[in-house]
Amino acid sequence: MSEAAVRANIVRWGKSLFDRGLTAGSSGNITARVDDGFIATPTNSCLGFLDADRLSKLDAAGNHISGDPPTKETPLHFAFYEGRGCAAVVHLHSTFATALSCLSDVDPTDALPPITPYVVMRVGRVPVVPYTRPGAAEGKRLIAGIVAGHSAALLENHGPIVCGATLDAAVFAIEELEEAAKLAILTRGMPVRHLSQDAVADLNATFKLR
Ligand SMILES: O=C(O)[C@@H](O)C(=O)COP(=O)(O)O
Ligand SMILES: [Zn+2]
Repeated sequence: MSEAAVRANIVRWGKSLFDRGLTAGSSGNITARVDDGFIATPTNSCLGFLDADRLSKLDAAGNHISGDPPTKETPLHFAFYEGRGCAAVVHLHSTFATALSCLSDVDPTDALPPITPYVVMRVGRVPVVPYTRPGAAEGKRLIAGIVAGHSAALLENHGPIVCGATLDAAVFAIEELEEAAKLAILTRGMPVRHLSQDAVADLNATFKLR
């Protein structure tokens, strides 16, 4: 995909996510790989009103080379790029996934037990990464510790972050994470039937995640 097409796709998905209430105000950020580096949403920008020409450009090492100053979460995004060789990363403050990230009794190694096949197919196991101040460099080390086995995480008391082989795949995955988090919250305290380990293994074998 050309850089112009990547920029246009970030603007298109940013507007779609914002218009559907999946992140509010100037929260959330998107980055995507291009041939000679990365395109990132600018810090303090609203995902609903991005300007393709003002998106931040970073070189392959993450240095800001043009456009507005990049999201302060660049280190988190780079933990995914470096650890998984993915092509895009999306972070949102979507309501239900963020609510899940605030619950003190979820399993930090598996915050979203397999409630439907699609979340297994699109997202996989979701750990909770301990709280750090947004933009803190320490967050990169914590994400780096989980990326080998995970393409998604909940930032504790903050929100979801997901990577994908394409920007479309990363968006689909973070949307599915939000839907599964909604189901998990809506059914909390109810006698939920989770998918069996055999069913999860079958899904993982049939629909390889990235
Ligand atoms: O929660 C935060 O402050 C950031 O994680 C965020 O969502 C928006 O930060 P910027 O991308 O730097 O605007
Ligand atoms: Zn955030």
